[in-house]
Amino acid sequence: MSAGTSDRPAPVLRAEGLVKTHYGEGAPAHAVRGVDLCVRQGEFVAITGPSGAGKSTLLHLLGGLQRPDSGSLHLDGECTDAYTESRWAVERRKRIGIVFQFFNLVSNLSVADNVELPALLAGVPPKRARAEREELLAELGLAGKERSMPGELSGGEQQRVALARALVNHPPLLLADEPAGSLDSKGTREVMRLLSRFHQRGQTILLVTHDARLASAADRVISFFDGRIADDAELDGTPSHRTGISGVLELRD
Ligand SMILES: Nc1ncnc2c1ncn2[C@@H]1O[C@H](COP(=O)(O)OP(=O)(O)OP(=O)(O)O)[C@@H](O)[C@H]1O
Repeated sequence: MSAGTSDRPAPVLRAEGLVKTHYGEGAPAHAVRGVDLCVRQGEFVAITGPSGAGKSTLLHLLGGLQRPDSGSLHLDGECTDAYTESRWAVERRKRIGIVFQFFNLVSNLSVADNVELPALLAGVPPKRARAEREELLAELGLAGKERSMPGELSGGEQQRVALARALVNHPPLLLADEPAGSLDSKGTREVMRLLSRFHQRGQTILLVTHDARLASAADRVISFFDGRIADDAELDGTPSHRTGISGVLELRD
C-alpha cells in the first residue's frame, strides 16, 4: 500500500474509516466510530477493551456479519464493499473462519457433521472433507468424539469443535470473538494453547477479548475504547500506532 513496506507480509485484511451505529430502543449506540486497521498475513492480533467498547461490532463488520454505515474493507487486497449477503456467506466458508463465545454448533448434527458441513458447502469432495475432519479432530484431541452430539460435550470440547469447523477450509483469516468467554480456566488455557499453535503454523488470527491473559498470547494488542483504536502495539514493545486513551477521551462529544 505505502512505500517501504514491500518486505512485510501482505495485508489479509484492511479496513478504512469503518463506522457503525446501532439503532435500537433508546439512544443510538455509536459502536464503531472510525476504524483504520491493517492485519498482515501470519499476525496474531488481539483486540481488547471494556464491555461495550464496540469490539464485537468491529469483528462482525470485519467478517461481513454486519455492514458498516461508512468506510471500506479489503480482504486479500479485494474490496468487499459491493459484496452481497450470499457473497459474504461464500467468503466466510472459504476465506474467513469464525469462532464465537457460545460455539454456535448445530445442535442436532454430530461433531463430525458439524465440522464437515462447511467443507461440503464449499464444494470439497466428501472423502476429502472427511479426511480434513479426522485430521483436525485428532489434532484438537477429539478423536473418538465424532459421533457425539454437541450437547454431550463439555464447553471446552464444544469450543474445540467450533475451532475445527472454523479451520476445516484452511481460511487465511480466523476471527475469534471471546472464544474462551464461557469457559473455565482449564478451557481457557486449552483455547489459548490451540490458537498459539495454529498461529505458529502461520494462521492469521484476529481475537476479540476482554481477557488480558488471552490477549497476551497475541503478538499485537489493540486497545479498543469507545468505538476507536486507542492503542496499537506489538508485544515486543514497539508501538505501531498510538493514540492514547486521553486523546480519545478528548475527541468525544
Ligand atoms: N444489535 C444491536 N442493537 C443495538 N445496540 C447494539 C447492538 N449490538 C451492540 N449494540 C451496542 O453497541 C455498543 C457496542 O457493543 P459491542 O457488543 O460491540 O461491544 P463489546 O466491546 O463487544 O462489548 P462486550 O465486551 O460486552 O461484548 C454497546 O453499547 C451495545 O449495547
